[in-house]
Amino acid sequence: MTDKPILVALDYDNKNDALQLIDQLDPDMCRLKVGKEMFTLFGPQLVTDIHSRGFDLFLDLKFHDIPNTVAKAVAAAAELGVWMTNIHASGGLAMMEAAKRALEPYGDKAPLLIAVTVLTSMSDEELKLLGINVPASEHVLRLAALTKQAGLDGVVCSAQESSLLKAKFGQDFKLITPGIRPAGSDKGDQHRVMTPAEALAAGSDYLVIGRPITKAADPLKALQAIHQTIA
Ligand SMILES: O=c1ccn([C@@H]2O[C@H](COP(=O)(O)O)[C@@H](O)[C@H]2O)c(=O)[nH]1
Repeated sequence: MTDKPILVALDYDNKNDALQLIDQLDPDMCRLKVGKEMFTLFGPQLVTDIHSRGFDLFLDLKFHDIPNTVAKAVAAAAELGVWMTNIHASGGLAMMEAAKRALEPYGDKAPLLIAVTVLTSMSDEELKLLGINVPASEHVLRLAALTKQAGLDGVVCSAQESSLLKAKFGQDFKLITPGIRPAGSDKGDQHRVMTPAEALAAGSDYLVIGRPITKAADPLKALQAIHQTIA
């Protein structure tokens, strides 16, 4: 199992609430993820605040634009010193290659660069509405192959695709899986879900977990309970 597989998704509209949770956590216990909501509200200062507390940070901004724009955005993320950042694989091979090239000057200080395949909130039916008439797993496989070809470090997928992707692309190609739901917890808007233990058994390297922790009455206890299920 990967060292510290849990990435806590901090989706808060209030910085103090987020810092209150972070201050209860230990950087040896988990890594943190900041997404579009918190970064839009609080900007790079939030990244500094999190780094000063000793946590590795996944900056989940899912860039999707023309190659030149995405390359510059990824370089800006590298300047912030984040541990991992991401782009959308559906932006295409040229976009992904440009993003990868933009990180070359950072050498071993470059963040891990991963690509989102099919959002975990999407079902086969929703893909059909976009004109994608194959099961989500098949589309994920196609986008992951393109990501691998572009030389990225791995993909965001659902844990339901993890065993397929590990078998196809090998151990070094990292699988980051949101849509993680401890047994009995509310799925919310997520469609392609798995429990933490099932996801790791299927080959996920990192588990992105938000509301089951952040919306729990006692978030620290919820995180500790999840740790026990995967110990
Ligand atoms: O396919 C994806 C890509 C990213 N996410 C993000 O992960 C977390 C999940 O939060 P939960 O509260 O555990 O559902 C959230 O920040 C999403 O933006 C995703 O869910 N699926």
